[in-house]
Amino acid sequence: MADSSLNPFLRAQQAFKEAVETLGLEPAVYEILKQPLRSFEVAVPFIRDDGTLQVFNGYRVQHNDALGPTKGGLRFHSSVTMDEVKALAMWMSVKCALLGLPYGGGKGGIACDVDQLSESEIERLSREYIRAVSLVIGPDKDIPAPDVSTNPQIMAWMVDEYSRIRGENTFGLITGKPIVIGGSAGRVEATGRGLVFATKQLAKELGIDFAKSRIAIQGFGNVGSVAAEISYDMGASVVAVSDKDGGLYNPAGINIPDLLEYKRINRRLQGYPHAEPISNSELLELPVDILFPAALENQITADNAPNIRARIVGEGANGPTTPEADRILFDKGIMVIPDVLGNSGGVTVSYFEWVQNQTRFYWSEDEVNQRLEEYMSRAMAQMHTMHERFGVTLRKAAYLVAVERIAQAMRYRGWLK
Ligand SMILES: NC(=O)c1ccc[n+]([C@@H]2O[C@H](COP(=O)([O-])OP(=O)(O)OC[C@H]3O[C@@H](n4cnc5c(N)ncnc54)[C@H](O)[C@@H]3O)[C@@H](O)[C@H]2O)c1
Repeated sequence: MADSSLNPFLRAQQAFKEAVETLGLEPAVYEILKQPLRSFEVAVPFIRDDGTLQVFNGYRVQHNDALGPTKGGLRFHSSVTMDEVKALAMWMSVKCALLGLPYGGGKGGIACDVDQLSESEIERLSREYIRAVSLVIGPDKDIPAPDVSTNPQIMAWMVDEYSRIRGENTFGLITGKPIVIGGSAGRVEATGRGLVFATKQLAKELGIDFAKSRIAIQGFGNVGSVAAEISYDMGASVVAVSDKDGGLYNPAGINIPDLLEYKRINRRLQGYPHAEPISNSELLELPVDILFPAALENQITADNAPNIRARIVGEGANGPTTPEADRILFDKGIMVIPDVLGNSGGVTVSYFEWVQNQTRFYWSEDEVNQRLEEYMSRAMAQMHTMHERFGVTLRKAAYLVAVERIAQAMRYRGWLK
C-alpha cells in the first residue's frame, strides 16, 4: 500500500476526508473532492536554439469549479509530476474557498529545468504550453499565475500567445502580469502584506495589540522583508530577522527602513551595525509575541517546537511547521496561522487583478491594500470561529471553512444528489 505521508496527493485527499467527516457532511462531498474534476497531460514540443525539436511534459489540473473558474500557478521545474500538480490544485481549492474568492483550485506546470534553457527557449516553451492548453483555460474557465520559476515576463508571453489565438486582448486569462499590461498595483508585496493583516486580526482576537508586539522573522526575501517593513510601519517592534547566512537581533527593535537601505547597498544583512548576530535556530526560539517563518519548509520541528516562545506563529513560507511540531505547538497553546491562509495574500491580489482586467477599471495601491485587509481579516476570523467550534488547530479549521463553502456550492448546484 502507498505511504500516504509521502505522496502529496494522498495527503491532500486525507485532509479533505477528515474535514468532511468532522463537519458531518454527506460522503458524496468527499467522493467529488477526492480527485480533480479534470486533469490534462499535454506534450509541449518546442524548437531549441540549435534548431532541434524537444518535447516536454506539461500539466494542467482543475480540481473543482463549484465556486467559479479554477485558479492556480504554473511551475517550471524538473520535479513536476501529475500527483504533485493534483495536490497543489486541491490546496488551491482550499485557499480560494477559505478566502471567499469566486474560484476553484487549479494548478499546472512543465517538467523542465529552466537553468538549461535560454531566454528565447523559455519564451517559445511558454507559448507552446499555452497552445497546448488553450482550449481548456480562459478568463471564465481556468486562470493561471506565476509559481516556482515562472515570473511576470513569462505571464506576459503567455497572455500574448492566448490573445493571438483568440484574436483579441484577453488580459484576464492570467494574473501576475507586468502592470503595464494589466498587472495589479500591490501584487508584488501582497503575500507579505497579507501575512501581516491576517496576524493583526488574530492578535486582536487574542487580546494582543499588534502595534505593541515583538516580532521575529525568518527569511528576508519577498515575503519576509515586506512583512518586516509593514509590521514596522504599524508600530510593532521587529527584534530579529534572518536570511540563509544568519540573523540579526536587537531586543530594542530594529529600524527596518534603515536595514533595508543597508541591505540595498551591501547586498546582505550581515555586518549591520545596530544589531547583534544570531543564528537561524536561535531566532526561532526568541521571547517574542509573533514569529514569522518566511523562508523554507520544515523549520519548526519536534526538536525545537518545545522551545518556541512566540504566542503566534504566522506561516509565510509553505510548510515551515512539521505535523509533529504542529501538535506540540497546539498543546502549548501557540496559535499557528497555517500557510493556506498566511501566504494567501498573493492569490487574493491575483483575484483583484482579474477583477480589474474584466472590468477594465484599475485601482490605486491603497484600494488594493484596503481590500486585501478586508479579505485576510474576514478569512482569519472565520477560521478562528471554526477552531473554537471544533477545538481543532487553525490548519484543520482552514479546511473546515473551505470544505463547508465548496460543499454548499455543490449542493445548490445539484451535484450531490
Ligand atoms: N513570494 C510569494 O508571493 C509567495 C507566495 C506564497 C508562498 N511563498 C513562500 O514563502 C517562502 C519565501 O518566499 P519568498 O518569495 O520570500 O522567497 P525569496 O527567495 O524572496 O526569499 C527567501 C528568503 O529566505 C532566506 N533563506 C533561505 N534559506 C534559509 C535558511 N536556511 N534559513 C533562513 N533563511 C533562509 C533567503 O536568504 C531569503 O531571504 C517560500 O516558502 C515560498 O514558497 C511565497
